Amino acid sequence: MAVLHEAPAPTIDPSNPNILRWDGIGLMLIRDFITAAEEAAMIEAFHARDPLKEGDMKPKKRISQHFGHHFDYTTFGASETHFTPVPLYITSFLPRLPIQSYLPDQFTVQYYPPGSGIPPHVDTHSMFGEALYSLSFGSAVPMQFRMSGPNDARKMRLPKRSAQTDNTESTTSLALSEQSHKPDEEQTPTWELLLPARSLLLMTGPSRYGYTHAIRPRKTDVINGSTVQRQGRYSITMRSIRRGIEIGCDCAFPGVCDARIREEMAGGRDEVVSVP
Ligand SMILES: O=C(O)CCC(=O)C(=O)O
Ligand SMILES: [Fe+2]
Repeated sequence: MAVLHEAPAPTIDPSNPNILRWDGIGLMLIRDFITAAEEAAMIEAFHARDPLKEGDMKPKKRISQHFGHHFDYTTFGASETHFTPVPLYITSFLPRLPIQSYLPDQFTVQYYPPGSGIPPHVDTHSMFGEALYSLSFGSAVPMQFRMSGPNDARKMRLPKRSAQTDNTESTTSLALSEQSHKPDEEQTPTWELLLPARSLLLMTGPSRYGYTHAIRPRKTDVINGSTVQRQGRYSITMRSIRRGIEIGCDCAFPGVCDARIREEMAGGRDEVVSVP
């Protein structure tokens, strides 16, 4: 298991103690972003579409619901024809998002059964705008962050296993190999940030482009020094789809940038083609 380091100390917004910032890496957490009544309505709406079955309390697959523009697997862009209307419980809080200059138009609502998680990954750079949001509800969970390193870059260039657990993961993120959970001297420090229920996480800059994020699958978490049983958790991942000339990325983290990886692969193919 990766050795956990202490999370860097946040700056508390002088105008609102519920806003925590890690400006150096573009990370922000807003506690109590939604009310308990909004949270209850979201949980009800989720299970109106996907009723909880007995097995859904066991640590197995996440359940995902997608809203907004669908991802087109042929163009790797936003589908102009496939769209699932975004429910009111989402549109109603969009005016409260901290970045109003561009708003998300793709929403993935997920239910994590108790004990389940999501492997370390970097959400695709080229197809989604910089601001990446995650709204947590139902229960708190620690999210792990780690600055990507040479190992991650290498793993992202390995051929992908075809057995993806769901389509979302294969297209919206470059999942790292499971190996990245194993001890590795080369790895940069991993630290955890507790995402309380009803909080909004915003990743921009290095935390968006250069860090991997993950939720370890665990039965229990240590929260403020006490061991607590992991509960079912919900989240809404919100992204804005890049279109036309916005597609691409020139971030400072080429090792884990899908745009750079694609360029390298295209370059590699050209070389092979030109060899007689
Ligand atoms: O559940 C979360 O908070 C994060 C999910 C995530 O990282 C993703 O969908 O890419
Ligand atoms: Fe993600």
